Amino acid sequence: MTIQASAIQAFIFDLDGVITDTAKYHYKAWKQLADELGLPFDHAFNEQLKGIDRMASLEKILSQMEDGGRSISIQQKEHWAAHKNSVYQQLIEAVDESEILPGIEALFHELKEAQLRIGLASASRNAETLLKQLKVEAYFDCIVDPASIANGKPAPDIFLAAARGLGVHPSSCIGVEDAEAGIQAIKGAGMYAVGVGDASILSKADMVVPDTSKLTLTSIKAHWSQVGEVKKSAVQGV
Ligand SMILES: O=P(O)(O)OC[C@H]1O[C@@H](O)[C@H](O)[C@@H](O)[C@@H]1O
Ligand SMILES: [Mg+2]
Repeated sequence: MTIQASAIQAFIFDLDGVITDTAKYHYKAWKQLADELGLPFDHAFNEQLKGIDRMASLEKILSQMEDGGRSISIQQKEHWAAHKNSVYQQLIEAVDESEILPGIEALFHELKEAQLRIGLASASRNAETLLKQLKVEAYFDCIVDPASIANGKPAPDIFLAAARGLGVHPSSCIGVEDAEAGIQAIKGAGMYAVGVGDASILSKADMVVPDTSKLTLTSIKAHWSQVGEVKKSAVQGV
């Protein structure tokens, strides 16, 4: 019996830190809020917030308070989350196509030429605005609205919704992420996970590239078919 890796039919991308380096603006905006609240915040702490939605990120920051943030009312939390978002929106106001990360637009072209579908699975409620500012919105066949998703990353829901929106089985999708929570979400959805960044942080990915300039359809296809070969030999006992 042989297992044939089904063909790749779609790519589903995260936005922040994959298509554009807005991860640095999220960091700055959270850092400003944490400083105002007198709570510690550094790059290592920020790593845990990547891929995580706005309110869950705030909860993690507030969990450093003496009472774990339990005394803070919902209204207060909403006020702080909105404050962080307005700082973030000022920081991204001037983002334009010059801030698309290296290799990303070339990859989009390659995918379109190969007639593969493209989806977006970003936790950010600012994602669509950014795609417009970057002038890449037209490449996308499906953009999942994160407000419609019950469970954020690391749950697989947003990647599964993107696959449904694209009409493609998850096993034929490649997910691309820069966050540990995002890689967990892709794997939980039963997709092939490509990590962008530090291989020790993204150790659960099927393949990791150090930066987006190394993301090409040819190299991803080569890794993907190796996984198919491994599955075949596991079944055949060779
Ligand atoms: O606050 P927004 O724009 O809705 O973004 C939510 C989250 O979106 C993710 O893409 C980012 O990695 C997180 O850092 C961010 O908190
Ligand atoms: Mg990201």
